Amino acid sequence: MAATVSKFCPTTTLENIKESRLKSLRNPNMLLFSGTSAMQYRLLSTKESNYQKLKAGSTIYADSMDVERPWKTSDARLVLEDGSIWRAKSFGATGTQVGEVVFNTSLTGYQEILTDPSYAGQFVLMTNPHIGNTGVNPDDEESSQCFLGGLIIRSLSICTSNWRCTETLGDYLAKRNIMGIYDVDTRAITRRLRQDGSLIGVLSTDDSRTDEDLLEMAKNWNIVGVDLITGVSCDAPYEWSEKTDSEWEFKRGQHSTGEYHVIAYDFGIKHNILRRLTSYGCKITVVPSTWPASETLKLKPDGVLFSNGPGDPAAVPYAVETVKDIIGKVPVFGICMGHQLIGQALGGKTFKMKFGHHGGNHPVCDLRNGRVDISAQNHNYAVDPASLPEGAEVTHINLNDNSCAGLAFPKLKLMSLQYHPESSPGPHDSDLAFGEFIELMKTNKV
Ligand SMILES: NC(=O)CC[C@H](N)C(=O)O
Repeated sequence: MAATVSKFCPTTTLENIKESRLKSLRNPNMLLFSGTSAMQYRLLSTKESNYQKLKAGSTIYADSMDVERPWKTSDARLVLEDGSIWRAKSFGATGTQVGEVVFNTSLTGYQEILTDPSYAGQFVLMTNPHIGNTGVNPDDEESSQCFLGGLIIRSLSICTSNWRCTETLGDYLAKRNIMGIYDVDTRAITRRLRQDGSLIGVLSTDDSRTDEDLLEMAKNWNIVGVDLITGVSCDAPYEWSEKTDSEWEFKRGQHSTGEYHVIAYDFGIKHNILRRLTSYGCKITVVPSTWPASETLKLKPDGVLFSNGPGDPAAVPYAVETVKDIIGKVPVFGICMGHQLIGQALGGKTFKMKFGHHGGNHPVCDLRNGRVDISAQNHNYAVDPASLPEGAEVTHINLNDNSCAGLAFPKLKLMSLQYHPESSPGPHDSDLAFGEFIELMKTNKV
């Protein structure tokens, strides 16, 4: 729901706004407050600069549930396969949905997380308790759709305050038919997932379904061994030429354009991988996951990128075969799912981790030089280094659990990372990896 700011109205102190005041949501003061419980509103900021930005006539966005929401009662259940039942309040879409629950520790970037196709089949639980405060905007999409199963959060911001915001999170999810729940103990669920590992769950707003019915549904569903890539990949090849927006480019003036032709396999590719490669001087052709290796090689690319993607890497043997047919013939770079496919193409094996890595605060060490980056990660599977053949080198490890975070096979001009050098969301430490791929293509060219 959009409202127009009618006048500049600074307020320095205010407690317990009366209901009548709440109803006049068009009051710009709302931008400065966050709901804590029924009838209790806390002043978030008294800084002049915050309301100075509000000019008469600017549009603010308030959640369509804004007035009723503090009084809303639980209308949703999350039933986990371990038999636990979590009552919550729904937002976004309603219905019944099954998925694997994973927790994400990122402090920012919920929109990029929602549009990361690698979350297909999963419910993302955000450990950051306050979500929705910046709304959503057209520029932060990582793909054309939300492929995840649902969103689980502690507190849904009662209003939005961001200069790029065009819609509230609730309205955005409702339009995309994605279920969300809030007012649920996300810390308790996270502790359970850390202790017992990722769990299958069912989200439902349907009162006619019994708890037993939903539990049965959770127990009978499985994500292991399922090919989820086919459902998220593009249908036909296309060219990509958009760079990182100059406003966000943190390495200005370093890159030239169009020097290297890269074929990017779309296993669920994030737009910022394509933007970073373009900013580094690549001309990109994105191809579907089933695109034959022979067609790729016919195009004589300077390099091939195997992208991130959802689900079990051992469930897509056709993609492993494609990678096998390409490596050694042209420089390749694998990211996340791409890294896991490369590991298998080399003869290695992947395994399912207890609860995976999802967040923007994972330390990784580059074993070649001791450099430590804080990285953005999103994966549930990993490559078992012991299964790799001679010649394959573990270049990076995750310092939280020493799992394999990067591979190289110099003879095959191959490099891969288990995490996301494009971040989005997350720190930019690992952006250098794109430069490394450029070097790999450069040395192959001369
Ligand atoms: N982001 C990704 O590419 C994830 C890869 C794979 N689906 C995993 O969970 O490990």
